[in-house]
Parts: sequence; structure tokens; C-alpha cells
Amino acid sequence: MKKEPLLQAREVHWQYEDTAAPSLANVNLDLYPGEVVGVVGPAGAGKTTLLLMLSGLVPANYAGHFVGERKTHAELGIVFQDPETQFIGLTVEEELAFSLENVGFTDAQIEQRIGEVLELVGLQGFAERSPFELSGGEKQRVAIASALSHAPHVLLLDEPTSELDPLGAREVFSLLQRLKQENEMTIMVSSHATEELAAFCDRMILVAEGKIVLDLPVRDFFARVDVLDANGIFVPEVVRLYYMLCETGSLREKPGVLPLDVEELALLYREAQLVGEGSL
Ligand SMILES: Nc1ncnc2c1ncn2[C@@H]1O[C@H](COP(=O)(O)OP(=O)(O)OP(=O)(O)O)[C@@H](O)[C@H]1O
Repeated sequence: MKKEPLLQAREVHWQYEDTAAPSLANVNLDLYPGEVVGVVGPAGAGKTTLLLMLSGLVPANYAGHFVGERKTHAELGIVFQDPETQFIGLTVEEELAFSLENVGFTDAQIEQRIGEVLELVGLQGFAERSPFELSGGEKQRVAIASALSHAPHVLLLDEPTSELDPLGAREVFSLLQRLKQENEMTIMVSSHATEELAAFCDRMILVAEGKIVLDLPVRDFFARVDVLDANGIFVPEVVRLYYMLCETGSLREKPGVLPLDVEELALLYREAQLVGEGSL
């Protein structure tokens, strides 16, 4: 039986006030339970606007013109690029308590939930720390904990690692990986880190000039190297190496087969050698 989508957008157009062109045009999108979807696109393509539209913040918090239909059948949590701009609490505990007080939790419920979300994001023992004095990766994990505090079904993240060093970025992606595997969260994340997205997402969306150009399962998506190159999207090195090996005859290209990490490529190469396909 096909699951019901948690989020739906139909023929959505959005144009910010005083701009020459729409930031979203003809957007049709369904997000299903348990899916992990990556969003990529050149600068100014409309990735942030797409996530804001799905979260309901556009058009609610922005001036502009909205046409189309957006339906939500789920609670949502949203995380932005720079977590510090969202912090208002002097301690991590206070930070997390604000959103729970707003939804009417009692003090005892707040304390319990704070303990749960800090454990979920691996920040046990951080309750009394100032959120402003944490590392970039820890700050972003506090922002994720805050978004998770009211137990949403869907987590939307807008470039959550763009301000982090590689270590902080890895911290955030491994947390998302854990939320996917252990909590079966539905996640949509925009990022320029295509290698991490390739390893983590089930489905990928390419946005350019406000339109959805590709919306495909992750392997079919990264097989469209021509479209990704044309839009300036970084194609993972392992994908390029695979096609290079196919071109030189060291591997035989097969439909639906695309390695997304070095281990997968090594396995394909070993198999090709065993059946005598490769000439390397
Ligand atoms: N508040 C706003 N008011 C007016 N125009 C806006 C506003 N926010 C975004 N835009 C415009 O909408 C378009 C899409 O912007 P958006 O931030 O959604 O793109 P993006 O793909 O997230 O870009 P980046 O990768 O640079 O963050 C751009 O042309 C941008 O200038």
C-alpha cells in the first residue's frame, strides 16, 4: 500500500515583493514518511525559499505573492544555516525550554523532554552550558535538538553545515544519519556537500532558477552528470572515477548501477575482475 505524503506542494509559485522574477515556479513535490531528501542547486536557485515554503514560513513571514497549494499532514521542525541567529537562551536548557513552554508543557515535562532531546543529539551534560560558547558542530546540534523538541515528524534543514569546518559538518551529518536509522525521521536537507548527501539521502532534488530540474532516487540523480555539470553542482569524485573507468573499458557500465562511495566502487571493480570484465 502506498503511504500518504506528509507534505505536498502543487503548482507553487512564489515571488518576493520588489523582485523581477519568481523564486519558486511550477513547484510540485511530495514528501513521504521516512524519506531522506537532499536539495542542491546553484546560489540563489531557490533552495531556502523551497524549504521555507514547505515549512509554511513563506508566505507567512515574508512579503510577496503566493500561488498554488501547500498541504502539511505533519508536525515540522526547521533548522537554519546559522544556528546562533536563532538562539535566545543563556543556557542550552533555557534555549530548549522556550519552544516547549510555548506549546504548554509543564515544568516536569520540559525537564524530561530536554533530557531526551539532548541524548538524541549526543549532548548529554550540556544543559548548563552557554549555547554561544559551543563549537560550530555543537551549536548546530543544539539547533537540531530545539527543532526536535516538540517531536516533529519532519525535519527540514537549510544548509546546516555551510558555516562549519569539516569536523563540525561530519558531526552534523552523522547525527542526521542516526536520526534516519534509529528514529526513522523524515528529513529534507539543502546543502552544497554533495558527497555527504550522496551517502545519506534516498532521493535528491536539483533546484535551478526557482524550478525543480531533477527529482530522482539518489543513484539515478548522480548518474545525470551532464545536468549537474550544467548547473555547477559538484559531482562526487567516486562517480566521475566510475564513469572514467567505464570509458576506458576497465568497468562495464550497467543501468541502475552507480557507486556512491569508494567501498562500492572497489566492490564493483573486484566483481568485474572475477568475471573477467575489466581490463585494468
Ligand atoms: N527576503 C527576500 N526578499 C527578496 N528576495 C529574496 C529574499 N530571499 C531570497 N530572495 C531571492 O530569491 C531567490 C532565491 O533565493 P534563495 O535564498 O531561496 O536561494 P538559495 O538557493 O537558497 O541560495 P543560496 O545557495 O545562495 O543560499 C534569489 O534570487 C534571492 O535573491
